Parts: sequence; C-alpha cells; structure tokens
Amino acid sequence: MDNAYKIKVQNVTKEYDLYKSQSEKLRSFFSLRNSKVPHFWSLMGISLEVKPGETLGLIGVNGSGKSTLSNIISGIIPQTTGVVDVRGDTSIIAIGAGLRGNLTGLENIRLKALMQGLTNPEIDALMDDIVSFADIGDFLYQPVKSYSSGMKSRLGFSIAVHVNPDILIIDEALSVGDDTFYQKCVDKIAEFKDEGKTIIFVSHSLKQIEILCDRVAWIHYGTLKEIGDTASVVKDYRGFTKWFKAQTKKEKKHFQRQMKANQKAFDIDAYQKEVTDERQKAEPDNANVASEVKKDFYGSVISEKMSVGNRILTTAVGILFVLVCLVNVSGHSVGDVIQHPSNLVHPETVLHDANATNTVK
Ligand SMILES: Nc1ncnc2c1ncn2[C@@H]1O[C@H](COP(=O)(O)OP(=O)(O)OP(=O)(O)O)[C@@H](O)[C@H]1O
Repeated sequence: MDNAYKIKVQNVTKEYDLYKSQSEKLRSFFSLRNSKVPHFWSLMGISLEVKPGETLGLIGVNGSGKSTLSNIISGIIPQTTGVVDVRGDTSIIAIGAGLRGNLTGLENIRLKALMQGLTNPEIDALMDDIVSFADIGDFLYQPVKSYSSGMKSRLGFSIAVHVNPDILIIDEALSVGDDTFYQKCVDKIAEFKDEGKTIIFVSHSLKQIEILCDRVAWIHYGTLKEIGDTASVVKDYRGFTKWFKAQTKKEKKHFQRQMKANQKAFDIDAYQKEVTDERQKAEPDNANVASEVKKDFYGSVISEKMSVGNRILTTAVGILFVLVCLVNVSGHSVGDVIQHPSNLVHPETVLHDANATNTVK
C-alpha cells in the first residue's frame, strides 16, 4: 500500500452482539460463562486507502456496511479489529448526524462548530454563511427534533462544509433534499474538490457517484467486493443489481439469508490466521509476522468487551456500593449489620429485639 494516504483502513472488522432485549444484555454482563448471544459481523476485514484530494464513493446494497465504515472512519464508533489511520480533521454529514434533537438549529450550529475546534468569534464570523446556506427560515429557532429529514440534512450539510474540515464524509445526505438544495451541495462539493480536500461519498444514487467520485469502493455484505475507477466498479455493481433483480422472490430471500448467515458465522481468529499466512508468504524471512499482525489487529483498538476478571471486579464493587447504601439507609452501624445481616432488610425487627432485650434487663 502507498504511504501517501489521507485515510488508511486495514483489516477493519466490526462485530455487534445481537441481544434480544436489554435484560438479556444485563444477564450476559453478569454471567461468568461465555454467553451464547449471536454475533453479527457488519464488517469482515476491510482494507483500503484514500489518497489526499481524492473523492472515494462507497456503494453497496442496504445493510452492506457503508455507514458502519464511514462512522468508524469519522471516529463515531470504534472498530472491533484493525488499523484506522486518518490524517486530518473529519466532518461527517449524514442525515442529522451529531445534531441534538432538543437544541435549536442555532444552538446546534454553535455546538457542532465548537466540537470541531472553532472559537466563538470564529463561529460568529461564519454564522451568517451557515444560516443562509441551510436556508431553513424560522426553523432555525426550533428544536431540531421538529425538523423533517430534509431540513436536518440541510443544517448538517451547511455546518459540515463551513467548519472547513480536511476530510468530508457525506453519508446519503443528498438523497433527502430538494433539487435546488441538491445543486447547491453538488457545487459546494465541487468547490471542496477544487481545494484539494478529501471526500468519502456514500450514496445509493449511481448518477451522483458517477458525477462526483474519482474512485469507488463496493461494499458487499461486510466485505470489500471491488475498489477501482468509478466507471468499472459502477458497471460491475449495475451488473450485480441487474442479476439480483432478475431472481425470483424466493431466490432473493435465499441469497440475502445466505449472506447474513456468513456474517454471523465469521471467525475472527481464522481471519487473523489467513492474514498472518499471507503476510508470512510475502515476507518469508520475517520471524515476527504473527506478533505484528496481532498488533495490527488489536493494537489500536479499545476493547468494548470486559474480560471475566474485570466483570468480577465491577460486580464486586457494585455489590459493595449497594451494601454501603443499604447500611446507611438502615440506620445501623456496619458492625451491627455484619453481626445481624437481617438488620439490613428488617430494621424494625431489630428495634423490636433491642426493646425486648431492654425489657429483660
Ligand atoms: N448497532 C447495531 N447493532 C446490530 N447490528 C447493527 C448495528 N448497526 C448496524 N448494524 C447492522 O450492520 C449492517 C450494516 O449496517 P450499515 O448501516 O452500515 O449498512 P449500510 O450499507 O449503510 O446500509 P444502508 O444503505 O441501508 O444505509 C446491517 O446489517 C445492520 O443491521
């Protein structure tokens, strides 16, 4: 892979636990055994690079993993394994991404710009431009939760392009606006391209992809099916959608079920071994391949799952905390409660016993 990249994604996977309910999630946390919760691998080892100044399109059927990948690149969610190296500030535009429903449009502009590192005077200087580009009238003073998806997209797009990021990630944001707004966005994206900024553009509209993208990555049920120049990848993808549409309803369902089953059955250890073997073949004299691959897989990842040891410790601290609270509420001393644990749940009995003792005396 080339060293002069703006974004590098290497062996990136994303695993989700498919809990049926919150209580199942809670039970699994307190369980010391490895629970049998089904797993789903939204990404099963994606590697790609985006060069500075390039516009890379992400295409693929619903649920293929485009948003998961763009959210990982923007740092909104962590990957399960792999390296994600982003050289610059990113700003993501998805429908309503990062907008707080209870805040007004105006408050959201300030909040998002502050989060992007702008100072209040800088935001004041930009405010008129952001407001006039979004063009949502008096809705600016209303909570964002009352906005239509088109309005959210207008506001999100306007903020994102005005905070001047190095890297712009646009996730389906152009699909909900009207034609005038769409044209304004396309012009703005062209301006960004002219300024040499790097863009990731996620869309179901192959026309938009053809107009805007230099290269395209086709994400297919968690894998990178193809990456290359726009014309050839779009042609192949059109071929696939044509094939898919020609299938019967039953065949379509079977195909989709098969793909999802693959994503549930994905074996991360087997994938790590596959990567290790491949790299070992390319570097036969390197004795450290296995440890290097392990570092690439897990070195830059903060584990979302707790080890059994950590779970025991967290549970013990939790129980201790609840006990201290109960002792406090019961009005007894810790010594009393240790000698008569039932005091904790039946404080009145204790008082009664104490009175009885006094009477005997
Ligand atoms: N929090 C989650 N928990 C479980 N599964 C999830 C979660 N988020 C996403 N997924 C699953 O991951 C897969 C990829 O979803 P993603 O939203 O990335 O696809 P997409 O290509 O962006 O789809 P679309 O084109 O419909 O927007 C889907 O099967 C989705 O159901």
